[in-house]
Amino acid sequence: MTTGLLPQGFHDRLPPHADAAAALEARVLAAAHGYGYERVDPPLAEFEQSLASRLKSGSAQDAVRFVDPVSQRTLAIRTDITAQVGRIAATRMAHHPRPVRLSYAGPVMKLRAPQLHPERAMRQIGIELIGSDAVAAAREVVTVAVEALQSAGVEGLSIDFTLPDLVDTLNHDAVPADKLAELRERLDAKDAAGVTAIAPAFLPLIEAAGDFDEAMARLREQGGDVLASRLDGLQQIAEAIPGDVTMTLDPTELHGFEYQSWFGFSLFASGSRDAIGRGGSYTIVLGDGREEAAVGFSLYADAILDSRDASGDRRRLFLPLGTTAQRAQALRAEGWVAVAALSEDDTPERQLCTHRLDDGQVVEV
Ligand SMILES: N[C@@H](Cc1c[nH]c[nH+]1)C(=O)O
Repeated sequence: MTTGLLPQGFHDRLPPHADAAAALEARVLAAAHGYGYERVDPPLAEFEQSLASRLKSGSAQDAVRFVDPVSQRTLAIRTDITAQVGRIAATRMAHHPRPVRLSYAGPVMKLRAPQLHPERAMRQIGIELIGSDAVAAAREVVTVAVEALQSAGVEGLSIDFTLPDLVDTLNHDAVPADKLAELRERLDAKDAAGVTAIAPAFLPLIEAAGDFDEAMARLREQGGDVLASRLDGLQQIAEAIPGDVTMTLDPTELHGFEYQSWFGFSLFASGSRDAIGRGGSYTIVLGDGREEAAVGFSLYADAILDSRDASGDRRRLFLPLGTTAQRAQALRAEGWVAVAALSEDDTPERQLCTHRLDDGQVVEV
């Protein structure tokens, strides 16, 4: 997909993949719309300050920045639309009764990407429910994610749950503040020796990771009261998920969960190398010392499309020279993509047609 024409991590989407991407987006947004999520469409870039500080524990790390000659302020290209939706909910839609349900789709860009996942220009499609991060809200968001992906034909779905702020919740000052970042890193890397060196009490959390029910049982044994309410919440969320979706729980997974709070999840599809989406609960900073809870998810269209073959989706009917405009119109009204020959030597093959009109009848090529 990458070519010498474009920088590493950037790509063009060509036919039929660009149409497949548009169709995927439409299906996901339509499913979300059915649950009351209405579209917002923020700009590609805005004040860096706003992108970096709107979400608690968020940042505009790896954003492309530049000085705006008009305002003389630093702007950044968004790396994530969630912070922009947070800004809209906190300001222009502050008067709107809660919860507010919003959806979005658009390009995001990063200056740097890990070597294993070099994509730097991607498309996000997602929803945010602002005004609650309660179990009922999280349940709805996960349900919409699953339904939207299934309605878009994504197969072999699995959800990996995580508890992003678990370390802070369980810590109780046992680990000094200057060691916390390292502990998080070691937990995320599943480095048993590293974790033992800092805080052996956290070791069971790494060992618990795996199949959802088994991991829950193990955590319930070890977790104590603090964990109990979170695990109850997770259990209720998991109950909303259809049986054909595989569920796992990795309580120390932090990668990609920069600002998520008590609950997070990654989505995978069969054939996808990377996560196809991510979501969870988080906190919007309102600016006057107040905060607001929210929960949402973002899907990565490119990862979804890379996991499947769009070329089979093409159905095109070749109309030989002399086909009347009325006949062509009638066929299009039936739903055909009908491609007209413009010259005598044009062929169904050249027009990538799967069907042709032969004596007025549709036949397979
Ligand atoms: N925007 C986040 C996922 C998310 C949406 N809402 C909450 N979390 C991401 O792309 O990783």
